[in-house]
Amino acid sequence: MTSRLHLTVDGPAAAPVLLLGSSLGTAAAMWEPQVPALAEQFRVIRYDHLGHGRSAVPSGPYTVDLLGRELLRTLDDLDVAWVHYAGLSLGGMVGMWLATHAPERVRRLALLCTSASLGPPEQWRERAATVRADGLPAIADAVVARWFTPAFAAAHPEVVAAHRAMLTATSSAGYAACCEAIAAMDLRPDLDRVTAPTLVIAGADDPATPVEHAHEIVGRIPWARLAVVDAAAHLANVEQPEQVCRLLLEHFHEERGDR
Ligand SMILES: O=C(O)CCC(=O)CC(=O)O
Repeated sequence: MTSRLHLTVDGPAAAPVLLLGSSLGTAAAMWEPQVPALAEQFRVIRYDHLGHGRSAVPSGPYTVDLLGRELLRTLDDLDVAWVHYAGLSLGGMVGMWLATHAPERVRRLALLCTSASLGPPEQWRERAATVRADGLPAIADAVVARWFTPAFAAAHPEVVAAHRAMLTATSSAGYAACCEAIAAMDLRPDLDRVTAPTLVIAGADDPATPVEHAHEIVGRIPWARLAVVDAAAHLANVEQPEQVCRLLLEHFHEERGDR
């Protein structure tokens, strides 16, 4: 079976691949603040998770294992032997899965505003049920309130509106199935299998994946370090674009190579 993931590709064809995974309820556009700078150095491939953006929406429930295997199949289809990988929240969860199940495919890893275990599971199942019954508008205000700090939201209403629109354009079925993937996920026992040097980035004011979750990941991955971004909630790459871009470029520049 060929990949069901939609890809957005930027940057020179011969450059090392940097794969970007987005968060629950967003798509490739989430990474717009970083892509121009990253694509000067890397072949930047953004993928939409199953059930998100322009990817396929197979019937759920999903698991992180399913999302990760779909991504691995995509790399096989592209004939890409290894990648650098950066993922935010759900994108980071899939990144941890990839780096533990196919460590030879991940050269360097960046995990942003994410968690290896994001309970309680009942809350995610309730969220899935609400979205299936009432659609994404029913939860959009509460979700977007966790994405940006109040100060940023007041200063940049157009950015908030654009990301809210991205959320409500997501398939309800796909979003709900990914909630069930998060409900069932516990990546903690596997994290000592990550061999990639790893940068963990947390938003200091992230209520969705608080800084303690980043500490837990750093404590379990053998070669990991933490950077906390001030004045940033869950979508730290949108709220502090230059700082996050600089952190990513520094991390992925530390080891350059050819595919
Ligand atoms: O953003 C994600 O990928 C998962 C966490 C989340 O959905 C944030 C939230 O709304 O609580």
